[in-house]
Amino acid sequence: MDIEWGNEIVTIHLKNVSKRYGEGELTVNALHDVSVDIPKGKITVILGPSGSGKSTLLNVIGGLDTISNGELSVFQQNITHLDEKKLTKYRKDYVGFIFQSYNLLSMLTVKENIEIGKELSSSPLQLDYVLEKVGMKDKADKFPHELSGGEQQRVAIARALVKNPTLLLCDEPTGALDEETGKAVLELLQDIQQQEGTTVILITHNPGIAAMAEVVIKMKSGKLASFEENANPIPAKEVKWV
Ligand SMILES: Nc1ncnc2c1ncn2[C@@H]1O[C@H](COP(=O)(O)OP(=O)(O)OP(=O)(O)O)[C@@H](O)[C@H]1O
Repeated sequence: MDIEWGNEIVTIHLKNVSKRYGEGELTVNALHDVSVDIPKGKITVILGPSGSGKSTLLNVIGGLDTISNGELSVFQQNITHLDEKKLTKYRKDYVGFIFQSYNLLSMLTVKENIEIGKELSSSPLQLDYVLEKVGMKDKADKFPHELSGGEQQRVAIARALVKNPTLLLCDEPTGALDEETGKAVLELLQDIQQQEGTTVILITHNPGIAAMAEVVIKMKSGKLASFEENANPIPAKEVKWV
């Protein structure tokens, strides 16, 4: 069952989630007793200082890592105790990842890099549709080294998008980009959220980006420091670049 949250349907539900790395004296509490609900079809921004648990939070939601304690459900599935095989299927069916470092394969063209995402999905979108969407149709046969940083990030977004993900997880997607290119990438993510109804979760060090999100989560020392809703998110192009 979906869980009601105000007038929203909650997609991601964390209850008393902890994540520990290491043993004994070397234990790091990357997440400590985090309870939070993230709504469907919106943009949620995660802010917080370095080491506060942002990537860990994103990785456990995306099934790249498992939690140590608590409960985690995504799209009505309790993914807390899934084995590796089921977790892989969950990632395949639902999740697209975008990272700061675009992680494109240098020996493959734009088109071929995007094809990889297609092969990872059970219900992929058309390659041409996605190329058009990210504005890279005329560069489909180029190699990554022939592209600017912003273009490479658009290819990485296309590779995530072609999977037709319900959930798009972005870890510092504009971290390596200048203001103009960074905003263009944010506009693309906002378009995708608005047109496809994709749930977007975005980690950033740039607090200005929070203004384009409906939900802003702040992390501090592995704990949830605050959860704020924003009834009037601004268009990405109006974001104040900090
Ligand atoms: N695989 C791991 N093994 C051990 N410790 C880890 C591992 N991954 C993360 N940590 C630790 O967990 C804590 C939270 O890390 P995390 O990467 O989630 O923070 P973050 O807020 O994303 O940081 P940043 O903004 O620098 O990317 C840090 O102390 C980090 O060193």
